[in-house]
Amino acid sequence: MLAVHFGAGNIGRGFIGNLLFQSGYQTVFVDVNQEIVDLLNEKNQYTVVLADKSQEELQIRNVSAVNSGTDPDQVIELIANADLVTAAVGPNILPFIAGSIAEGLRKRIAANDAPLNIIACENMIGGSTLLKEKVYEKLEESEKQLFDSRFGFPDAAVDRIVPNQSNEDKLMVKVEPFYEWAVDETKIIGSRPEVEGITYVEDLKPYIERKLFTVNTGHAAAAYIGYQAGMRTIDEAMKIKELQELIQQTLQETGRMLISKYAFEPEEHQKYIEKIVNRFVNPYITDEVTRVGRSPIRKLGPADRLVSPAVQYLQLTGDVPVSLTRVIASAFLYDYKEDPDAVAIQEAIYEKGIERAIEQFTGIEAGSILSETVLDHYHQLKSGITIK
Ligand SMILES: NC(=O)c1ccc[n+]([C@@H]2O[C@H](COP(=O)([O-])OP(=O)(O)OC[C@H]3O[C@@H](n4cnc5c(N)ncnc54)[C@H](O)[C@@H]3O)[C@@H](O)[C@H]2O)c1
Ligand SMILES: O=P(O)(O)OC[C@@H](O)[C@@H](O)[C@H](O)[C@H](O)CO
Repeated sequence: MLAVHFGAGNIGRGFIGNLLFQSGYQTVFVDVNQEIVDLLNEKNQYTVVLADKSQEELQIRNVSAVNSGTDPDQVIELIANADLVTAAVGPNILPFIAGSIAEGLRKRIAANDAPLNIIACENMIGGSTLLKEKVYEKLEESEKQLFDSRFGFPDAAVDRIVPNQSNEDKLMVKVEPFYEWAVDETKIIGSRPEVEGITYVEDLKPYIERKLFTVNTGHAAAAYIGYQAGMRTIDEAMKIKELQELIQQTLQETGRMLISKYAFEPEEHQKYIEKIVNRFVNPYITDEVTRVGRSPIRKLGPADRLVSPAVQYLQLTGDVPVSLTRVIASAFLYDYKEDPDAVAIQEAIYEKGIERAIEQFTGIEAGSILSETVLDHYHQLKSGITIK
């Protein structure tokens, strides 16, 4: 069985590649990083290390790689022959891989009538749906019906913390032992890809919202508030008692919203929160706040981990979310110079003021109660009232 996976980065090698190997696939990674591509082709294997007391090492074999920048034809050929296509490149990169996927699917249609599923494993709602839209932008109107009957783009929720790596062995990836991969089975075409670790679900929405608005909301809170307090890593940030409390309060807010929306069992959800907070304090993982806080424009978007739960909380409960708005404000203070999104936000604040910047990046209307609350937090945090 051949799997083609776009993005041989942290989650690609540390999670998807790991499960694909365990499920019997031969995996070809598609990436633009020539060094990683060369190493994968030289070794045809790499090591995944579990970040816990055991430090257990898993050998991931049957892997190779292609550089889509220099060898696009090979990528097209691979897609034409694949049994499964997956991606973990980041939401903003999905449009750039759509062209070769469209070409590959075209070539496949000409050669055989086997169905294929393409699963984007990004931290967003509707990642595969977005990829499908971008692929379909490359098609003629007349091709779409046949593509619909042959190719599935099931959305997914993936969860495993894989920090940036600094190992001497450039292919080695240190990962937390925990993982979860839920896939929308209603959008599968043909038979379900048999991958150990995938849970097929009929309704993905509760899974992806629970994951994004708990794991990623809590993570973003630790990153932005931690950055403001001068912390370098998430586990360092988590040592600040007030920050732990703020995360708890933030996750109580997202929890109240999720419980009310999806009728989750409150005790079960509280256990879920506790488990996640424990994952953030894992002493075997060094996860930089700048990785977790990366791309703040994306993270401040209306459908993402901060603004969407805040807006839904207000709509569902009628109360203003005090902690979520504080975390949103802290994202507007994230001024890490190496992050182009952070720089652009700071420039927008400088040019048009914080109130207009909030509206621009979050879609929260200036003058609304949410905007005013974020604004209050912003001024407090800026004047030095931090949690440290
Ligand atoms: N790291 C995590 O803990 C984690 C967990 C769950 C989900 N995710 C999601 O997975 C995605 C990837 O995150 P990551 O942490 O692995 O990032 P990463 O930067 O480590 O990996 C991304 C990879 O994509 C490659 N890439 C960039 N442009 C490309 C292109 N045009 N074609 C092919 N490959 C390209 C990069 O070279 C890199 O190897 C993101 O959407 C992220 O939100 C990450
Ligand atoms: O990947 P991002 O930038 O959307 O979010 C950063 C982290 O919160 C994220 O990568 C987590 O580590 C991951 O989602 C855990 O499953």
